[in-house]
Amino acid sequence: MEVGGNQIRVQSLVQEGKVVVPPQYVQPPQTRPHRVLRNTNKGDDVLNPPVIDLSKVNSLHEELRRACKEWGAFHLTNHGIPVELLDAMRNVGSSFFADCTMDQKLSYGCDPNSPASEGYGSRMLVQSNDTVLDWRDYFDHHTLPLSRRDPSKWPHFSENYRKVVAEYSDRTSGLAEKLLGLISESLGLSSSCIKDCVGEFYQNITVSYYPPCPQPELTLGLQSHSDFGAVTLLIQDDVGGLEVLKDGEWIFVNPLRDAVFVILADQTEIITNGEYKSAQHRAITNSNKARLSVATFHDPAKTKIISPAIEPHKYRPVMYGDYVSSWYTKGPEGKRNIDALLL
Ligand SMILES: O=C(O)CCC(=O)C(=O)O
Ligand SMILES: [Fe+2]
Repeated sequence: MEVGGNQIRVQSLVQEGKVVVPPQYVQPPQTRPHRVLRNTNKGDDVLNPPVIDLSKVNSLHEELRRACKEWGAFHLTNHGIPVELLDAMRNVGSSFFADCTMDQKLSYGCDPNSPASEGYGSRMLVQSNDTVLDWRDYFDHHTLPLSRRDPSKWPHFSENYRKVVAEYSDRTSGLAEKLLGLISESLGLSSSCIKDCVGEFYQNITVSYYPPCPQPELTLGLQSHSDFGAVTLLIQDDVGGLEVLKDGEWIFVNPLRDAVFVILADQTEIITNGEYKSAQHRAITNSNKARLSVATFHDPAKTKIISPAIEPHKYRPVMYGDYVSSWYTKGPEGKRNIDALLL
């Protein structure tokens, strides 16, 4: 789907009025979403990811421990980031995709030949030309450390875009650090244990835009994967489409406007020696409404060696940069990259 080095944006396919999904986006039968089975007819038994209230200090460690062991993901409320800032981040992201012309958007096009390059793109998780494409466009921002942050590379079309992204970056990195402290404590480790292993945060903020899809039963907005850094903080709009794999079943993550959805990523699984697992997740599409999510990734430096903080080690040590390169070369396919490090 690469034409002269340019990427096809999914949004332009939709604007052309396609009623049939091009073959490059059609998932093989085994990875297609089975939405009929999702959260239906189960009454009170509907399985939902836990909701953890950060202000409930008494039960926090126990709740975090359970959520991290059983899900690797949870909603977090009373996290200290004002809901106005969450809304502002969703709004500036949405205005870029919904209100800008394609030429304006393409003026921020990312480098299609370099994985995870900053800017507007549409095939972050897929490298080889035979991989099925995701029904998604995105804008990736490099936000931390400050030496990587260059707001002139971010959209300027809405007046407060750059200010909102910078403020959102600062607030989410503070929350991510606090959470890693609590997660360490919940395992009986010293409060700074996981953060010390990760080192200075390399933070990226990715706004994902999933246009309506004429055949949602054949596509995925984002294929099944676990995030490769330490911890991801995700917010979404009220459309919904994020799913988390739990005991072999895909569970729909209900959008909660003022909560942040926390996703443990692979380096936290390695550091906790598999006591806590990274969450396998994906995004599904729908035929009615465009959907927006904002994922904020907190990663180690590429030169950092990551190894378990608990003996006996169940994972081989890995240089983070090598882990990322292999992830991008092979593609995610669920959790096969981290599973390859198991001793
Ligand atoms: O859009 C979503 O809800 C998921 C995004 C995601 O998993 C990612 O960007 O890694
Ligand atoms: Fe993800």
